[in-house]
Amino acid sequence: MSRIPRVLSIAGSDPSGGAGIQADLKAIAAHGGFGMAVVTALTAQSTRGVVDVHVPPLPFLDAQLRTLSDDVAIDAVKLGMLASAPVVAVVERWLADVRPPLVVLDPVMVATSGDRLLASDAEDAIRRLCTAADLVTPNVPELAVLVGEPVAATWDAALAQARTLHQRTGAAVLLKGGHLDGATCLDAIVDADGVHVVAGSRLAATSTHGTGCTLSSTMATLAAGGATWRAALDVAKPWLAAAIAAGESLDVGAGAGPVDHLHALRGAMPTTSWASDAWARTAGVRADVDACAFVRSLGDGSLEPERFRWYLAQDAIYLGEYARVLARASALAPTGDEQAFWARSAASAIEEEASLHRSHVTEVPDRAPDTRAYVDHLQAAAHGAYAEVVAAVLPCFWLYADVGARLAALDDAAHPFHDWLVAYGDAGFAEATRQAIAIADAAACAAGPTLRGRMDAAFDRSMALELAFFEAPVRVRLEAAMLG
Ligand SMILES: Nc1ncnc2c1ncn2[C@@H]1O[C@H](COP(=O)(O)OP(=O)(O)OP(=O)(O)O)[C@@H](O)[C@H]1O
Ligand SMILES: Cc1ncc(CO)c(N)n1
Repeated sequence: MSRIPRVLSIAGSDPSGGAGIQADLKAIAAHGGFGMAVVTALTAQSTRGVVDVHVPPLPFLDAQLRTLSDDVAIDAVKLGMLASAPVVAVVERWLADVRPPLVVLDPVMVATSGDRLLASDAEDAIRRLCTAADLVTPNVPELAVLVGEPVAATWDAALAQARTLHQRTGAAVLLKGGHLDGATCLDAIVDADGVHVVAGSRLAATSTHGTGCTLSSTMATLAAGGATWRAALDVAKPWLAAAIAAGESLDVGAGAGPVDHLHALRGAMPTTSWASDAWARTAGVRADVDACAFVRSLGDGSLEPERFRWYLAQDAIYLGEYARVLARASALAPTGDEQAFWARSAASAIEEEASLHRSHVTEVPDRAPDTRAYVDHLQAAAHGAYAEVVAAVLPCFWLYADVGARLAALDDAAHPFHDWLVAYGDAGFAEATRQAIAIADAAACAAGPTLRGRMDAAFDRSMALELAFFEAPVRVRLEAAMLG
């Protein structure tokens, strides 16, 4: 007798891996379940949208379902993209025959990209299918279709529609607030016991492809493990928020990217990459950087201009010294390619990045303590071996490219810090960061355990000093002399 929940996803395939059965299998595994999948439809899809849909012959869907349930005891079923009324009918008949103990219905109608995933004449069939589900997980537009009312513009209006859906179908409803506006992003369970709201921050993130699929299969797995819908949502909602935040670093596709379903396991995975280990080890520091007042207010434009100028003045001092350390990496590099890479990076630190400062900074101030500490650390590393120098400068690439990619989503031509956001959200900077990571990994491969330990320490200290550098402009008392 296994206590590992056996969870079946009956859904469409998304080759990009962010939504559909691919997302479901990852989310089920991430929550300790054993995932299985029956494919209703194949989509030609990427993070940019859905290009085509192919629905295999219905007898084949029926064969997939019955072959599986003749053999395997299923603890929970999650229903996703069902494509058409005839597909719904096959699934409905199978549910009536097999009667799985838990059924979660994600009434997928339209993809994140806006493409239709359900024929318009199949809406009645989905409404009927709700009565066979234990939990239905509509987003706000899907809920409107299910209750036959206009799309709710407020949370309260959506809650009223969720109550209607629960009363009409008997199913518990997980109302998802992703499509509403506001600084918070609410979800709620609406059932016979009333309303249970789970709040979270609305993340300024582009990695939201497949969040609905991921949430519904997570709910099915947690419930199959014994949780109530309320307890399951209490766990699933913050887990999904962390998966969205971690998804920003995945670098999958140019559209709405996927969440990182396995984010919570990254630190425990075997890897052969020194850089991946270093990155995972410093996840806490990175979360603090994202959450710090300076980065948040830089993103939403509310940062006081004097504090931005103070930061840039300190950064100009930092960049001048950082460029010398990059030049040291160039001097020590074992190959011509690496020598050229660091020399180019040194030149661009001096020229391109300093030009940002010329446009904002009028006076050269004193070194602040956090600037001094970071520069001292880099200079000390510059006396060490090549691998140590590389490890010490890597956070300056990686953390800025990472934060920059997230902040770029908030940018427009009128943003008060537009030129800064453009510089660090730039594809060329992301490419340079990839090269620096690859060089660090190669250097770590060639290093013995002692030098690797020094690389770890150099990287971790640079990450901690990056955080302090980001916190300093908001903490500092601005003196008239510093304002420039
Ligand atoms: N920007 C965001 N920040 C935090 N959570 C979010 C954000 N966008 C969506 N979510 C969460 O993701 C889940 C899915 O919500 P949403 O309302 O977007 O469903 P959906 O439209 O079915 O998803 P999908 O994008 O996969 O089609 C909910 O838990 C919601 O709260
Ligand atoms: C296959 C599939 N199912 C569901 C969604 C909804 O996000 C999607 N984009 N693709």
